[in-house]
Amino acid sequence: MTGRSLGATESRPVIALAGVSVHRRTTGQEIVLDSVDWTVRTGEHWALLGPNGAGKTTMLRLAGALLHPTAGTVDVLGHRLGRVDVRELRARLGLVTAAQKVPLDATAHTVVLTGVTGTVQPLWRMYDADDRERAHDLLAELGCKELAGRAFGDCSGGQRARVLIARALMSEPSLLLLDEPFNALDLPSREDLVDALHRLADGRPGLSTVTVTHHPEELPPSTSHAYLLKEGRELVSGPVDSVLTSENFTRCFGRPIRVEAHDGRWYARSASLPGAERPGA
Ligand SMILES: Nc1ncnc2c1ncn2[C@@H]1O[C@H](COP(=O)(O)OP(=O)(O)OP(=O)(O)O)[C@@H](O)[C@H]1O
Repeated sequence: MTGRSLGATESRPVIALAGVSVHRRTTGQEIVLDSVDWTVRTGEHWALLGPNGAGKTTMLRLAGALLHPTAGTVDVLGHRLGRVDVRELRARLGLVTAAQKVPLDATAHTVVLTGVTGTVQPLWRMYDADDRERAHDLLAELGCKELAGRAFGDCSGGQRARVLIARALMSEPSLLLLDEPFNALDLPSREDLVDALHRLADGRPGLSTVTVTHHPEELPPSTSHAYLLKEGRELVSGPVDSVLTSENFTRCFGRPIRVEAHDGRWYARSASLPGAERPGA
């Protein structure tokens, strides 16, 4: 794979944003991100949270080498954006977004295979027996090996999310970026995906992940760090339990919110609801 020529960067941070600002392209004036600093290291699993429009997807796009900052520096896998071939860099990242185009008539196994080439359509001559076997293994790892022969278009939302994550893992990335992977999932599908992400983190110590989400309930227990964004600025970031607190969520969302941790998961609700103020409620 061409991306491997970039060389090993394991000892460095996998993402480093320093003084990063992004201005809105339309006017050049409006600030989408304002002097953001952020470091993600090997084996860390980050959650990016904040209100609509806070800049979460923009931060993920910087980390995915899809966007350059207006000011500041962005290093991904030890390579500075602006000084590296971003196509090579992107080939070493796993990125899953709702904007990804996927042929609905392709089987789940074929969709995973296309992760080798990073293409929408399969390039059959580029895949060997090992790739085919790996695609099956990854579907199994994501808990959906029975979907191998099913058309992607016939998979449920939760199944599609897991197939796309398996696809992203085909290039053996050391960094997996997930933009709202839980969007519109029902409760069992959400829990299956939480389980799958937890197992993934557990079984791959060299993998770092960043997940953009609106709901702390969606975070697997493997989440190690969180970053709360508000109006393009860092409100607070760091180890997950120091960030996912009632005080920080109340400040971030501008209304009383109660956050509780149970059995390694996090739950948020309006603190003005009946019973929310009950001790231990
Ligand atoms: N390319 C662009 N051109 C103009 N405005 C943009 C562009 N990208 C993002 N924005 C604006 O920047 C702000 C941050 O957008 P972003 O998608 O990063 O926020 P978000 O926190 O992911 O929001 P949401 O939770 O709604 O998905 C928004 O006001 C958005 O409209």
